[in-house]
Amino acid sequence: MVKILDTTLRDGEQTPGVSLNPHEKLEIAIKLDDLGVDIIEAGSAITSKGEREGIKAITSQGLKAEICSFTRAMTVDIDYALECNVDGVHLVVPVSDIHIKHKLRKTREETLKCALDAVEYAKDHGLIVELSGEDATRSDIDFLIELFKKGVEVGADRVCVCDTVGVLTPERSYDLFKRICGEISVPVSVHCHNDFGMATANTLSAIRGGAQECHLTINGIGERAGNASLEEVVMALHILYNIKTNIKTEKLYEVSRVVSRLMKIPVPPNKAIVGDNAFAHEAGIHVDGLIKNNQTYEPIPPEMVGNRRRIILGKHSGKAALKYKLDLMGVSLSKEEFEKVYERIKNLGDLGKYISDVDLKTIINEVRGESPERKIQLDELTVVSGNKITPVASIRLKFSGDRKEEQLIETSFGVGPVDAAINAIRKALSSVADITLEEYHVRSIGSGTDAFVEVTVKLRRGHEVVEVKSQQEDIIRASVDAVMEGINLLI
Ligand SMILES: CC(=O)SCCNC(=O)CCNC(=O)[C@H](O)C(C)(C)COP(=O)(O)OP(=O)(O)OC[C@H]1O[C@@H](n2cnc3c(N)ncnc32)[C@H](O)[C@@H]1OP(=O)(O)O
Ligand SMILES: CC(=O)C(=O)O
Repeated sequence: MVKILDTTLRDGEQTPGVSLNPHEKLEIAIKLDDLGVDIIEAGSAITSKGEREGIKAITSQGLKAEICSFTRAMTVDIDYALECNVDGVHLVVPVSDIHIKHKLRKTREETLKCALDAVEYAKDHGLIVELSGEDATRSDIDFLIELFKKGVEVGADRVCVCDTVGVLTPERSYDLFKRICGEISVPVSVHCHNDFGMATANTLSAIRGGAQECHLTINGIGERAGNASLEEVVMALHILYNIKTNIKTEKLYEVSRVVSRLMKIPVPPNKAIVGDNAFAHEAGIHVDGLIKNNQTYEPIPPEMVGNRRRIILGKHSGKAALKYKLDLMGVSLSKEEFEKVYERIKNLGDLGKYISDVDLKTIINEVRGESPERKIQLDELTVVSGNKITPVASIRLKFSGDRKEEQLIETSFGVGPVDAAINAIRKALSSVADITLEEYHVRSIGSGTDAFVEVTVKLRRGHEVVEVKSQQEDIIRASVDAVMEGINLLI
């Protein structure tokens, strides 16, 4: 069993430009606890008043996980951590000569004394202490081991080797941890950064070398290129190494999305385990294999990590994929229609287009000569903006078909006229469908104030995503038309 210290709320939040408010910190901490992490590094209490409010909110929640704060080897940091009622501290001491000489401007002896005084102080105040060597992988290993041994003598409960600038290799990681774990009597943990893209591999090698705990972040976020990613390390441990953790793996996708939303850091589509492409397949040969047996191209069942399989149609699709999608949609086509739809998919694919399920419905309608039904239409739009008024929009939406007597009228403010108009549509539709606007991009086509603008929106309803473009001279109309088009495709 390997323990997980999750540092999404500390090292993860150190991602440049990211700052969580106390409510957001708490929301993530509750998700992490539910996920099953053993220790939550909730932040650095010294950082700010808001940070302390967030940590206090977490410690007052009665979570199962141990809650700790990052501290330097300084009593002032430990006092702030105590004020937040944490269970323990992640007490970090620079150990490489580069850091000791240039950053601390101390000697090794002075640094050692600082570290031991701080450990004693934290222990005297009843805290669990994890003593970390910062930049340990560029340090003199004999000095690192001396500091750890003396730290344990004065009460450190665990020690941690930090690969602060991500320079370990899997081979060095294994050897280093084999040696340290052989000499230290308390659990040793590993904290890896991803500067060379090897944080996951180095963490796994450290565990093979004897590390009993690892520091990880959701989605691998963190300083510079990030930290070792929790979902990658955990799944590799469970599936490839047969080593257990307390993580409930089926919750990984959901937690990944909560962190992404609150930290405003998109998850790259190709991110292992939790990316939207992690279980997506377009190539015809792959899809044919998958339909025959999922194991042909999936090393992990997607439901095991809360993700899902996506069969994508595009340039590389074969007929087995199209038949599979049509069966799922309950659509039956004549042989001739099938060939036409397949040809359209290949042609659109050649133009670089990704064909979503809603695009497929549109193609089928076109091939059959049926006009697509627009279920909701914009009837009226009024937007007011100026230098002495908060931008405000009112809209009237009308339904078609059996609901044609119904209409939705809504008003909303926004930071600008486009925002106000989109907010009004969102408000109006909140009772109809749970649709979120994931991306909004605007581009000018030509120059001058009368140039066309192209608005691209990405909308999501559950797992279904549509991307729609609209071009007009009027940016508000272009934005509203794109959103309305997307909504009609999704409902
Ligand atoms: C590898 C890591 O991720 S380390 C964690 C990084 N996290 C953070 O920095 C948390 C957010 N930081 C902050 O809010 C601020 O930096 C604070 C409040 C901690 C300190 O702010 P300031 O007092 O203005 O100091 P500043 O940030 O400019 O410099 C850091 C000081 O801490 C010292 N220091 C750095 N690490 C340590 C350590 N582990 N133990 C003791 N002292 C340390 C530096 O030598 C420097 O001291 P100096 O001012 O005497 O030269
Ligand atoms: C402590 C820490 O975050 C590091 O050394 O990377």
